[in-house]
Amino acid sequence: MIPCTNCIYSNINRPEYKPRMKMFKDFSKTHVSFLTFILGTMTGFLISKWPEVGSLSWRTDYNKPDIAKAPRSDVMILTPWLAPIVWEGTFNHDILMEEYQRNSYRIGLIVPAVGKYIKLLKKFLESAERYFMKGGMVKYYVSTDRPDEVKALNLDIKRPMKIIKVPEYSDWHQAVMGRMEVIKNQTELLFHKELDYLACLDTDIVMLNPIGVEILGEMVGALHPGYYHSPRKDLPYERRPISQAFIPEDEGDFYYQSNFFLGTVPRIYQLTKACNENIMKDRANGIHAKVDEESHLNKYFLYNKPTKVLSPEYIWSNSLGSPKDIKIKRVNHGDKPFKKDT
Ligand SMILES: CC(=O)N[C@H]1[C@@H](OP(=O)(O)OP(=O)(O)OC[C@H]2O[C@@H](n3ccc(=O)[nH]c3=O)[C@H](O)[C@@H]2O)O[C@H](CO)[C@H](O)[C@@H]1O
Ligand SMILES: [Mn+2]
Repeated sequence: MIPCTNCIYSNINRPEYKPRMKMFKDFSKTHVSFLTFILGTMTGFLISKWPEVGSLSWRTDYNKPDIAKAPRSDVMILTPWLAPIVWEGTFNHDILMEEYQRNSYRIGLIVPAVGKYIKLLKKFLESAERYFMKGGMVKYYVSTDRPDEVKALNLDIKRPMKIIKVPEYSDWHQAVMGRMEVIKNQTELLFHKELDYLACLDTDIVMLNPIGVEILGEMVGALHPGYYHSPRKDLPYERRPISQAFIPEDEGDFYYQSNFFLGTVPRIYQLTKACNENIMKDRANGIHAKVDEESHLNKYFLYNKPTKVLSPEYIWSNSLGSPKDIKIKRVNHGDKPFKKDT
């Protein structure tokens, strides 16, 4: 073969270059893939350990907030006592998540499943597994009179769950009122050791969309979807002065629903202790508040204002249709395959 003197690649056929070429050939096959693997792993590790880099993608997409432009103009997003009202379109989940991850908060989700309500538990927990606090440290607590039935549900959940044994209640009213006492007792016994935040929800909730760290706050209540546009006179507060849940005619900010409230463990302890004491006083006086524990919760929130308020998106019921201001239905609440015995 006549070597091409002008061609710089012609040397590669010369014998003295062969070993180097072989080495390069071997290098390209095994070492390159090994190096790629190492580099990939190191990059992944750096991204996970260095939030500034990990969050670059959302940071570059993130538009500076405009002080002259409210995120929503169709709904109130701040209470008169300056607590945010959480609606779709008012928050940036990534910013909030960064704050959450810095502090590694532990979040408990407690749900009562007494009697036939156990039938709702599988759907509730499996939807929570999918949508509640994705990426968060969550532990479930189920208060039930029938632990064995709960264990037999074959739940498809990976997060830890603790069963709290409660007594069988005489009727629906005692069961819904009883939750305040159960939460108060467990907060003293358990939650103060295990958790930073505790969320208390109904079992007849099925989550349909993400419910994330935007809901976290010192003490958080949710606007009842049936009354968020109602004038004060139509709100079903307890108006009889004889009850501990009494609210005078000319008072009341919002009407909160008792199927979704949360807060830090000490604040939830104070709330459930106060509500339970008032329920007991009413009971001693032969009074049952108009809307059970919900009346007591509303009384508590009137004089101990929530530090954050959830829009009705978080407790929506499909039966209420699709009004314009509900941009996302995060849950469907209230569907039961049985009749409520009230
Ligand atoms: C849509 C609607 O009208 N909602 C009202 C209704 O809620 P709900 O109809 O949503 O009440 P509910 O039947 O879901 O009961 C509340 C929760 O208590 C638990 N539970 C109740 C009974 C029982 O035997 N076992 C058991 O585990 C269970 O977690 C249940 O989800 O009544 C509440 C009284 O607190 C409030 O007035 C709500 O605003
Ligand atoms: Mn309910």
